Amino acid sequence: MSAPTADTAVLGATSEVGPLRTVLLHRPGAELRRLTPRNNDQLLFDGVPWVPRAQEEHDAFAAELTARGVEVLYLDRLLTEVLDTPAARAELVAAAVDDPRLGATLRRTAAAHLADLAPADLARALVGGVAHDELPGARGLSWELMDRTDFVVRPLPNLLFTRDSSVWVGDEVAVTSLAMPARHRESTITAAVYAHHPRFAGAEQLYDASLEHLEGGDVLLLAPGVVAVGVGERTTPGGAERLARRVFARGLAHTVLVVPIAQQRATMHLDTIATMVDVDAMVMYPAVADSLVAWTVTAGAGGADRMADDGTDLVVRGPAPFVTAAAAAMGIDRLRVIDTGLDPVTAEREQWDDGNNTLALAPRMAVAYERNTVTNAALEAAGIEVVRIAGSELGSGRGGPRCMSCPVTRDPLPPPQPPEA
Ligand SMILES: NC(=[NH2+])NCCC[C@H](N)C(=O)O
Repeated sequence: MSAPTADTAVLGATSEVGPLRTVLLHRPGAELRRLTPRNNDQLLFDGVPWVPRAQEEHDAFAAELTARGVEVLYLDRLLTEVLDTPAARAELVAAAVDDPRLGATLRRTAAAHLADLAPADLARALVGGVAHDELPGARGLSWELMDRTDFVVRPLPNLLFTRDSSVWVGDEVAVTSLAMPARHRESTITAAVYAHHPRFAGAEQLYDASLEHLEGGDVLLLAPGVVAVGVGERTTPGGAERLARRVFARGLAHTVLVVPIAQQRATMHLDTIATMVDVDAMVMYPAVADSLVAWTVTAGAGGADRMADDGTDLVVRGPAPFVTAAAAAMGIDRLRVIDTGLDPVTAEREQWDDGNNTLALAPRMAVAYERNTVTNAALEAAGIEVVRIAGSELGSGRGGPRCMSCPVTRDPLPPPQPPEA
């Protein structure tokens, strides 16, 4: 069988490490220019990035992917293309002004302004936001009383982290329900793109933004049929439970491992502490490697077809050490945790800078930030090819190569080889 071409490739992924064919990225743009020392905390950035350099870094990241045969889709282009569709325009304009800060007059004026824009300009406004002084026309009391530095439509600087606003599980896509107010509107964009763009025609949606909080950074496809879901600052236990029922009902997985993580910024998602770099290996923040646990969730005796969103047919076992529970679910003897051998201070610094947040391009090949020199050396010593990218500016949003990418198509993994005699 010949390798699928981009146009004929099936959509979806069943692992974290199957050869990457198509990936969704967002090149950062005007929305990053909106960040100031006054608003960066609320907008979930730890600094004020130098935008042209961030774009250079992002272009270099994309170039490493295309050089290895990965098709890069850009979210803002897909967005512009769907804005030709009246239904998509209407949904996105309505979502942009659906904000309790806006009075009725301002909401009406803002909606009329957006509705008049050509697709590319509308896409820019939806992503980059509309500042107080950028809105023409009658604007009403809430506009008059609004801080001059505030936004009528808030910008979406975290759209850069395409991992979080949607995630493919098998051949279905979960549009996620983002926990932080600064990110809520991102999933209106991914929902519209998946629903209306011809590239995704026929793709089933597994999840939607109205449901319990669930972010893609917490969802790891450990192996075909095995999904790990981190529960902490972003994804709630309810979100993990809902996803479990849905993947079982649709035959997309047989086991969901629910993994509690510390509710704090440094570990906002499961992928900030551990990512897959081979079919049976993860790079993991040493400080949690021994303490991480998992609850193993499977479908009850009633079988998957009896599963409904409100059904009770889940079997929950645990907690057990994460590596043990993961190996059992994956059907392997041992999940290898690459020992980064770091002293605690270096480990903490490199975890903060997304050293554990790698994007696998294939088994034993992963993209990583170059700055995490000690973690990267440990990966190489363990036989992982490291594709290094710069991230001094990109990293100020606290996200690494995995956060900045949403795999749309990965090749399936070959079935496991029987052990050598
Ligand atoms: N999958 C991830 N780790 N994403 C990182 C997202 C970073 C983003 N600034 C946030 O706080 O939400």
